[in-house]
Amino acid sequence: MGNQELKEGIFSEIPARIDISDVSVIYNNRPALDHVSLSVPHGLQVAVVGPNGAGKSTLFKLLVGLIHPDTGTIQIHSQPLGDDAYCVAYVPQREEVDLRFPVTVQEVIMMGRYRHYGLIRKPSQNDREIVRIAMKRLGIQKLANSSLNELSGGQLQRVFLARAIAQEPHILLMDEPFNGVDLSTQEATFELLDELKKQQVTVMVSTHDLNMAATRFEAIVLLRHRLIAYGKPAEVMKREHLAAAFGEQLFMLDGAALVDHCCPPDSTEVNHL
Ligand SMILES: Nc1ncnc2c1ncn2[C@@H]1O[C@H](COP(=O)(O)OP(=O)(O)OP(=O)(O)O)[C@@H](O)[C@H]1O
Repeated sequence: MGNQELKEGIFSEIPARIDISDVSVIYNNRPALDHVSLSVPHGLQVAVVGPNGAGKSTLFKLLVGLIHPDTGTIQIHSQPLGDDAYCVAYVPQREEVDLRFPVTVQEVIMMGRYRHYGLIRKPSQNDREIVRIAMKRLGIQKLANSSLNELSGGQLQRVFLARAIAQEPHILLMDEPFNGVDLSTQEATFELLDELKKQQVTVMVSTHDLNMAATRFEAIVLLRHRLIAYGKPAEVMKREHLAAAFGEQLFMLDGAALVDHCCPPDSTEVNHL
């Protein structure tokens, strides 16, 4: 694949909402991301897959403005990533959330409205209504006044999803949302993704579950510091791509996922949208 082809997958006909060009992030002289170029079009739901330490969280932190690239540029809606980063909502890995802050569920979800506050910089009736609807949508109304540190993993996940939808984002990034949560939270997450699809919200979700990535998402980004492959699942889940991403770990992956979704190395099958 040429660089441009790799960057756009087969999605070049659709205008890009996220445009990453030649982006590197270096920690202690080692690249977490190595000259990655990637265009994600409006409304696409993408799984981001790669081994531990491949740079998936780093990619999300860049897109939400928490860290800055050492090389390259990022554009959202054809504008450099800047103050308008509020149109990007981020659901972090639960391990990264500091639960010591004495905040209630309702207060955390209201943080999603912060950038929408009017001139008086206080939540309006409309903000309160949006927070109420987000809690109802995720089935956590009864937890409104609970502290974060009283919640289970699944409940915490729902709180951060509710905060993200209260933000009314154009782009939603979710870091490992399916890790260690109960089945009903997984289902609630997928129902939310279906709704967001109708609203043309662009979604990127990191996961270790190759089977889920291949069956539930429209496209896959395969990362190992550099971009290994990007496109529809059938194109990406080829043995040579997986071997480049996972190396020896490939043999430890879920066999079913590989048998079901891995095309032979010489496969020319390409499914267009
Ligand atoms: N703040 C930091 N300081 C130093 N190194 C870091 C920092 N954050 C990430 N790294 C390193 O950058 C690389 C990419 O990390 P990142 O968390 O983005 O990977 P990941 O694909 O999300 O991993 P996982 O699947 O295990 O969550 C790893 O080698 C990690 O150790």
